[in-house]
Amino acid sequence: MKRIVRVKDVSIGEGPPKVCAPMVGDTLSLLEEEAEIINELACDLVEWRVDFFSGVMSIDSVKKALKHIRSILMEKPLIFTFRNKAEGGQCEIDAVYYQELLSAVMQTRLVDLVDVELMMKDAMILDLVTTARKYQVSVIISSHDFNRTPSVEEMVQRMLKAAELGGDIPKLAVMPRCSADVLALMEATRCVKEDNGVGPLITMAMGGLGMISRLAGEVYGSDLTFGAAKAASAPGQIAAAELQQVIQLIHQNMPAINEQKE
Ligand SMILES: O=C1C[C@@](O)(C(=O)O)C[C@@H](O)[C@@H]1O
Repeated sequence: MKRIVRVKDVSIGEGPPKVCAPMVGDTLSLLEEEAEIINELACDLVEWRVDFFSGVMSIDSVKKALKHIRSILMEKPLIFTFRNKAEGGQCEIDAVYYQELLSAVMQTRLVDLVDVELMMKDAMILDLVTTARKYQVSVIISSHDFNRTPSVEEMVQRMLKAAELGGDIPKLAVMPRCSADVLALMEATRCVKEDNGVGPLITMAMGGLGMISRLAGEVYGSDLTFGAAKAASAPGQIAAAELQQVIQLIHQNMPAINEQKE
């Protein structure tokens, strides 16, 4: 049976991969501008990359900004992400503050999904998952490699561990150095989805070489992809509007594969 994660009226894991536009403004006024732009875009979800925000060290400032963002975005599902520097983010915070920040944001009930990094201690991830369940927030458990592509086995293990820890959606982003790396990311995704029955999943090979993975998720098992609105949040992201067109083109031309899967 297909597993689907529903956030507001968006079903992740059903139909074509969903397009998520990241917000990367460092001030409240830039974030408001980005939210207005995103409202007009053909994207399904929005991610607030709070590590770009200058007020990130104050939970009150984060909550205040979140209220503004939510009032502009209204019904678009929102992912809340603090990406640590070690995983490709803008800054580093300690584990205690990381947990406090994510918990406080979930308690506002203004976010639909929260991104938790797999590199955190298992006990903290389990606590955050418990908080998420309490406030009906879905959990993405993510792992990033900005320098290389691990072996297929390691990528599979990371995604399975994310699922075991209670993540609703395991996520993996890696940096390919050759075309075999791109294929390895795709094979690991297919294996977790089809052979292990785990999903929905979000995977991508970053950079120009990996761009095909951001377009062709429906073929190999990735259910969500990131497309830039005002600015990209990672290498290889193309504009959300163009991304949406390619995704729809692929979706419309593979009914036979969709029927086989159902
Ligand atoms: O984890 C991811 C994926 C990403 O790194 C990408 O490659 O599109 C972009 C990030 O904003 C997001 O949190």
